Amino acid sequence: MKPIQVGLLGIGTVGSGTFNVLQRNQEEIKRRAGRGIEITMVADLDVARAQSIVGPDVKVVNDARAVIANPDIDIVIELIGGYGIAKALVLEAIAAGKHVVTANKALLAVHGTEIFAAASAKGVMVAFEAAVAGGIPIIKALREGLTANSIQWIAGIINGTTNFILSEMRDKGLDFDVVLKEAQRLGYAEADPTFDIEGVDAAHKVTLMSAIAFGIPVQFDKAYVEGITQLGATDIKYAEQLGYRIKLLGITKRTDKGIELRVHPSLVPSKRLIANVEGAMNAVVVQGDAVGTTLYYGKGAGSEPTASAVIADLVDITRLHTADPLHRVPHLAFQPDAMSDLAVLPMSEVVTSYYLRLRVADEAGVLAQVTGLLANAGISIDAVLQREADEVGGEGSTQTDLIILTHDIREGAMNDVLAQMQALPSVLAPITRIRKEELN
Ligand SMILES: NC(=O)c1ccc[n+]([C@@H]2O[C@H](COP(=O)([O-])OP(=O)(O)OC[C@H]3O[C@@H](n4cnc5c(N)ncnc54)[C@H](O)[C@@H]3O)[C@@H](O)[C@H]2O)c1
Ligand SMILES: N[C@@H](CCO)C(=O)O
Ligand code: NA
Repeated sequence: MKPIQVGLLGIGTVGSGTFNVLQRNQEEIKRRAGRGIEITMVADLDVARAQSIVGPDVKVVNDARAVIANPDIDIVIELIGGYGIAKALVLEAIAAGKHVVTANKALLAVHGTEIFAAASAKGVMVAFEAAVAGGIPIIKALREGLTANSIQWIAGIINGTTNFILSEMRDKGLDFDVVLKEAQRLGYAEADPTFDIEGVDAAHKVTLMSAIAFGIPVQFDKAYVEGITQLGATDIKYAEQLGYRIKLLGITKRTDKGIELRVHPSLVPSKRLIANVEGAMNAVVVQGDAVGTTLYYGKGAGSEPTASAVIADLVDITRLHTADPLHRVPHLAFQPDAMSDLAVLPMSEVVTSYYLRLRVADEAGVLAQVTGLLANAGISIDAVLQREADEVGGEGSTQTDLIILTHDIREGAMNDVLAQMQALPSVLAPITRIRKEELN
């Protein structure tokens, strides 16, 4: 059988990795897919650079629409990124009856409902393994491997850039900006790195996992998003002393009231495997009612790791494109007419525990005032740590740090208590609040 022909839109970090791995492993991939898979046409704004990557035998153009219009091409890979031209091109490729593979989590988390509906109506597949945790086959695991389960929660380190920054800051005491530049140099960071450091990229990915896990529509606009820019070395250090690491986690959880969908820095017990995921590595923990806890670990970014996922999707499509669309795995794991309308909860309704750090006047009665406010609100305390004033402000200091770990409480109730604490005259600086997840 003739090879299936693939058109590639955008040959940057992930696109070049995809081309190279497909070439290098073509024989083995063919033995798996049942027929060859060839990228025969590429579009990139930088035609000369693209041509130098693919060599003279592959047609390179600067107009992506010429690739979509090519009747010989069955699958279009979108690796341009962003919501703008990428959205138009994906919808045009679907309308032209092409299957689509994309690594673009931003596009799918925001416009997924429209894109998946268009694909279903046209009978084509939109595959996106590379969009979540790069090379880790987490979409495959959630959609297929765990299909027997009622999924209870997912928690993941799903942004390599921020995990790399947190690891380097903790290990080597390097500055935030220096480490971010290195992540950009290594090809981990998004085109706009604020998407990484402000938690937006992780929120795109957890939004997609949430939809697949619970059979709800993709709802990025309902996600709570907090990044790592406010995190200080002090809290990383105190967390360690209490037996925790701070990680940027994407969390989604099924509760009696609805679905939690959130990204924020979290204290995680140091003894958990996921707390020891360092550098740009990703890891996702999934809790299913039948299987229990499962953990998926690997490279979530970079040229060839991400290409690995893109090509896995190409193989799936090559095997399935002649199948009746009803026999394919649904885009969001559940049949489109069997989706759930479970609501995504506002952050104020989320129940979790907390790390609080208060810079307070080093005088009698302060601890009692602070713990009294917590007791009045029914918030029980798990641990308290008070630094010696000398450690905080040098010898003779009149200030000290009070660190409190709480048990579970509704976020709205915690917000009320924090406002009361902040108003105490003995609390001298803005209170630091970091959520804490036991993940058991
Ligand atoms: N880099 C990673 O590790 C990684 C991992 C997972 C997912 N992703 C996602 O993969 C996608 C691509 O990321 P990347 O890192 O390869 O980006 P990149 O910037 O390295 O590559 C994008 C390419 O698209 C080309 N391009 C831009 N506009 C174009 C247009 N209108 N027509 C044709 N080509 C155009 C650019 O010239 C560039 O070569 C993004 O959606 C990103 O979020 C990246
Ligand atoms: N910018 C992303 C790339 C992978 O999606 C990261 O750092 O994880
Ligand atoms: Na993946």
